[in-house]
Amino acid sequence: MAVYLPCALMLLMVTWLGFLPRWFTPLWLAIFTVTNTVFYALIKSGLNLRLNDPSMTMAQMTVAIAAVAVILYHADAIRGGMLMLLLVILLFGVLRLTTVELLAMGALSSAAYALVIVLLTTRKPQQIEPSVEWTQWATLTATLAVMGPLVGYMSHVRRRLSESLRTIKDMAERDALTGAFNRHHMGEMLDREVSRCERGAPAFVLLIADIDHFKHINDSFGHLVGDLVLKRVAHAMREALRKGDYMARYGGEEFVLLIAANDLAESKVASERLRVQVERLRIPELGRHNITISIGGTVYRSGDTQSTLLGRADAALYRAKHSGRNRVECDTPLAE
Ligand SMILES: Nc1nc2c(ncn2[C@@H]2O[C@H](COP(=O)(O)OP(=O)(O)OP(=O)(O)O)[C@@H](O)[C@H]2O)c(=O)[nH]1
Repeated sequence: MAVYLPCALMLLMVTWLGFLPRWFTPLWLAIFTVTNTVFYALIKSGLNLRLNDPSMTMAQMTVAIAAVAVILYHADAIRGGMLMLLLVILLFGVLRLTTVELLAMGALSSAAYALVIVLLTTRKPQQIEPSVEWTQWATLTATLAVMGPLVGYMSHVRRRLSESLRTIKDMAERDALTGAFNRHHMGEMLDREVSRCERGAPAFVLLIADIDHFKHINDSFGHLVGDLVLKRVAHAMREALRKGDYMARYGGEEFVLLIAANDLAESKVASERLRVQVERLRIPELGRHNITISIGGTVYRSGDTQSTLLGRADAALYRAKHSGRNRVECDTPLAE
């Protein structure tokens, strides 16, 4: 909108001043609006995600170049000024395109203007001065050829910056070994969930899962194998979680999970699925040794804070460890 509105106003003014035929601008604006609505509908419906380039940048630029070529054909006395629109289109490439793609778009703009000149020379020879038009064409082509690599470089820097930002965000939020969210992120997430519940959102279940006898694994197989076990356990638990559930590495071999469930009975299925998924893990480096986890769980109650929730889940985990490990315990008896 921020782009189309100034262009639409400019076209209306140019038409009002008599440089474009009266019938032209309303028709042009209507066709351009319909075409852009098609792009908008594709994005809204998600159909664009099936395309090689979901942003459809090149397709949108191609349509815009064609639309400007139509203006150029009708613009007669002010054709030279209208050429600037082709430079504006090229600038849009900074959002996605590589230098090669930008040069291709520049070449397309140049070819479109050349076609307009050829058409005008054959159809309206009295209204154009070919030497002036071809001089303008050469200037446009040279400008596009210089701008292409410059815009391409800006696009490249922009891409690198967003990649770096993503990496920095990941490093700040994720545990480097397991890829799970880190303790700091968990604290923020838990505060957010508690606030949501205070505002009346459905309760959630908090689980602490702790690998059994992990010290023994480190001592028997070495820390590198211990690290591998942590990674495999985290991966197995992530696989067992549903969309919307959350997992963070709480400490050494402890993970906190937030499960979307209203009561402990409901979350028992999820907790058991986690426990069994880890029990089934086969890690060649451990030989016949099996990995198990113990889980302590609690459900949000009105007035809870981060520490009351973690405290109750920890107490339940303690009971799970002391009742033989490889089991799920919750802070209130579960309805069987
Ligand atoms: N390899 C590896 N070991 C870790 C890491 N973080 C913590 N540990 C080890 O995890 C072990 C935890 O041992 P404990 O707290 O005694 O617990 P445990 O042996 O699992 O016993 P239970 O929890 O009672 O079943 C310690 O030996 C830590 O050194 C890590 O990132 N990598």
